[in-house]
Amino acid sequence: MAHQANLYAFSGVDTLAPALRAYVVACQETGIQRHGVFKVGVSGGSLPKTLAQALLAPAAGDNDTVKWAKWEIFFADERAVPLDHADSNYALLKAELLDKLPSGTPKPLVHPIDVEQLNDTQELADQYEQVLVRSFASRDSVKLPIFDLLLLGCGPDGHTCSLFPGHALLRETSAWVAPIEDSPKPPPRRITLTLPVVNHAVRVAFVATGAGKKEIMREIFESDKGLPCALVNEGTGERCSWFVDNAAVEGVSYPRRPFSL
Ligand SMILES: O=C1O[C@H](COP(=O)(O)O)[C@@H](O)[C@H](O)[C@H]1O
Repeated sequence: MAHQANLYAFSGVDTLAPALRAYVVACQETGIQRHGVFKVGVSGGSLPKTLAQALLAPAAGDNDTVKWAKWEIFFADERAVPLDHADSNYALLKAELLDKLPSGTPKPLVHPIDVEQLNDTQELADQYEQVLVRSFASRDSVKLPIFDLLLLGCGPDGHTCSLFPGHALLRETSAWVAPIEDSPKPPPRRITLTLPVVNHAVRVAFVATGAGKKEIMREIFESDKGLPCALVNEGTGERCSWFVDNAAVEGVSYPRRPFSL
């Protein structure tokens, strides 16, 4: 099973969360050693709640510290709405995680979208790409940004970020961040990291929980339909890890691995 995505299945979110935390902290340490900071991209949807359960728990020891002051947080995708809108991935992360950091915790550097550009999704995407250019050095010198970790969700149709099954955006090879005006899941207007950027990350972790995901998990791991999540599995191989509960992979024959770092 060399060079294939790791599938880690847990009895429930209570057992998944400590493993996810250990994995994120290990990625954090690698990032800090490489360049002094931890550059992480996060999704919206169900991910922030599980992530909060993992990261807001008390540290289990010195090697288990979340070093928030070293974190640079980007959005793997974002909806073209104000930052306090119910559909905003930023608002969701803020409500679930950022606002719950204990007082006195050094703040991570968070990169929301530029809401001045909400009327023009191409400009919104271009501006966000410039945020990446500034953070990851110039586009001229860096072919693709290298995130230390991307924390992604998996939609019930197999989409991830705002990369949807069968959409032309899956063939984007040039842009780092792209607009989408016809998302099949509301709201329709969004921006998203592109597939080459996702597949270029040092590590990618999917989090998928609940029985509502089991049909699509079977298709991602057992069929050849080119679903966006499967394309990330193919593009990242063993750099990709899935943190799921048993309900999400009931009936999926792909082998689970015991979790270890
Ligand atoms: O629309 C979106 O959906 C996906 C999946 O969400 P989930 O609730 O099924 O986990 C999410 O990863 C993405 O960021 C979001 O914009």
